[in-house]
Amino acid sequence: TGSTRPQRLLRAVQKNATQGDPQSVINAIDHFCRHKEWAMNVGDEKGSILDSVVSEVNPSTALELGTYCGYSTVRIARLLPPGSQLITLEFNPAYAAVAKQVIGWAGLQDKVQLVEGPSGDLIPQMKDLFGVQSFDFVFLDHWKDRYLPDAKLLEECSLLRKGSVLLADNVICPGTPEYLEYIRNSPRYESRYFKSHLEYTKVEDGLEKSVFLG
Ligand SMILES: O=C(NC/C=C/[C@H]1O[C@@H](n2ccc(=O)cc2)[C@H](O)[C@@H]1O)c1cc([N+](=O)[O-])cc(O)c1O
Ligand SMILES: [Mg+2]
Repeated sequence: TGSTRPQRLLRAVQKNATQGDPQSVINAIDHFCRHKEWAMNVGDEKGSILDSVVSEVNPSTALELGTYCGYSTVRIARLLPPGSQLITLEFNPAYAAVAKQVIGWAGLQDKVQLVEGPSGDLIPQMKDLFGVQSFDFVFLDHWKDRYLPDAKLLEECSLLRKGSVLLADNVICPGTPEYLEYIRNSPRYESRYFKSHLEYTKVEDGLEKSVFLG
């Protein structure tokens, strides 16, 4: 029984990145995925867009749906102001185990709460589990057919406030048509598409940024 791709990605981080240096962790993963094995991280090109939106929002409370190996978790957490928290939801225990170590290697464990389980069950528990009133920023990068139900669930649980920003990965590839249709036509959101490319490829993809209007 050999290693898994996430385990090989983690080994590349431990070999090539400096502990406590988030940028070196990001660079190590991007190098591994570009030159060794592709993996479904948001990547460097879309990652720069993610960085600019996170910096603009400067969130006190942030939520990530879909941790995977923790690449975007590190990208987001490294930009958070002191005292702020990123909660990241991961369904697969093996992925969560790798992500925990990647986040730890970057030295960002104090800013991140990694929670294992399905988003549909966990989102309604955010207030009770973490005393969250609302999220300033949400990054959607999990199962593409969960983007829409989870956006609606965030609304229903009053976890969004006027000005909360949703940023969705992969709205072109693999695509999230139902989510796009809803969010672009809802009077409760102001949306904008950031054209880019699927991580580590020349295929078109992009991020949809949607501001909740309350
Ligand atoms: O399929 C994609 N992403 C699905 C991600 C799913 C992740 O979200 C977690 N989760 C966490 C909580 C849940 O409730 C459910 C799943 C899963 O355990 C997994 O870690 C994808 C695919 C491509 N692609 O090119 O094919 C490119 C991308 O950038 C992608 O994001
Ligand atoms: Mg993605």
